[in-house]
Amino acid sequence: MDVFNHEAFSGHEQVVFCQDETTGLKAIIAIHSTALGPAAGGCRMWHYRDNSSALNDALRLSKGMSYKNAMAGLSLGGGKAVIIGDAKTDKSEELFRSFGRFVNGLGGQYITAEDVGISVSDMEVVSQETPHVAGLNSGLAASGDPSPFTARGTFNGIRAAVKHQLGKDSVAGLTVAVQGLGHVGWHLCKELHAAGARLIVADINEDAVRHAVKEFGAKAVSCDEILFAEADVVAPCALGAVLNETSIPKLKTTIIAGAANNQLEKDTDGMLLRDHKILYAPDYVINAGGIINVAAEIDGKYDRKWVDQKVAAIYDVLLDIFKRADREQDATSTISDLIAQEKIAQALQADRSGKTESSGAKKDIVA
Ligand SMILES: NC(=O)c1ccc[n+]([C@@H]2O[C@H](COP(=O)([O-])OP(=O)(O)OC[C@H]3O[C@@H](n4cnc5c(N)ncnc54)[C@H](O)[C@@H]3O)[C@@H](O)[C@H]2O)c1
Repeated sequence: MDVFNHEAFSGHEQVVFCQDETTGLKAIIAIHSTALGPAAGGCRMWHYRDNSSALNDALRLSKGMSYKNAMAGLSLGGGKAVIIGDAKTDKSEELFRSFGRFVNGLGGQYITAEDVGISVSDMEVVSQETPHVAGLNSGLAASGDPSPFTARGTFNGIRAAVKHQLGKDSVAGLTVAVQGLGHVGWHLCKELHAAGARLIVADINEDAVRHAVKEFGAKAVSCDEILFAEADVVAPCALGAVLNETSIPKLKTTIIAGAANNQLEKDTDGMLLRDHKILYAPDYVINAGGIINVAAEIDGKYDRKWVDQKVAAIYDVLLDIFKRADREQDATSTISDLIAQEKIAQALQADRSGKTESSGAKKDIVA
């Protein structure tokens, strides 16, 4: 495994390989960038095929966090941790305490939280060893479940896409197809229904579908049909890689705007969407509501008003991306990457030329 020549290593500041033979901990902490502030991103526990897959996941996800945090206007960099192991059988208090000591050893350069396979209670254990943890249920600034904030941001993003693509100020009377009625999808349906949108829904969980039909008058379709529904907007809120060479030509909508992470199977799928005249709201921009809420917790003085303003700003950030993509005839996903890279590069330059008091400025997370 050649880390320095690994294609996903590009731009990373630091990668920490953590091993504790006593507790069985094997983890990788990838810090992509601290230019904008301490690297924040969740910790995932997964039974990886091999160590190389674990490294690849950590590197890809940490870069994604840098871009997401930059676009949300947070004073946070990007990082991610992966614990190699089976979340069903390999968890122990000692293992998470050991992970907490590694996080603590980074002196606040990396702030961890829950991700796939990790629960709030696991993070409560980690927090016994380090203060550099977010997403807790208790404590002075605990921010609780981020999903309603992710859903609100996604709703704002849908409004921006509707404004840009259809010239409408409201979703009232429009049809939105929501794929996945989990934590985010459900709250999103609630917002859309309250705003007068008609809903088409699908989920592998039949109870959730029945509930949405009853609660929101939604039309239920099969999981195979939802992406290709006749709808003004399709909102993927379940799986990644749903947009690819096979699915894109079959889409009947002109707007894709949903919360799922990593919706594009390949980077080139962004341009394929543009070629098909489909407006795509880049996933890490539209789904930033949750990290915005977590950022308020990291700051140590949870301020709901600040959170609401930042989540509302997702509307304007997306409109700017859509307009620049049209001007430059490029994919919205590419434009978003470019803006994030510009923000990170500017912060790095300011840091190097001594324009920021690095440690002090980085502590002011919600500046
Ligand atoms: N929770 C957050 O705050 C947050 C923040 C940013 C991004 N996201 C992303 O948003 C997406 C949804 O997150 P969540 O927290 O709601 O997850 P969740 O697990 O609560 O919900 C996912 C839902 O998708 C359904 N599903 C799975 N496969 C499906 C399929 N083939 N067709 C239709 N439905 C299917 C599941 O049954 C479940 O109800 C994920 O991609 C997640 O990474 C979530």
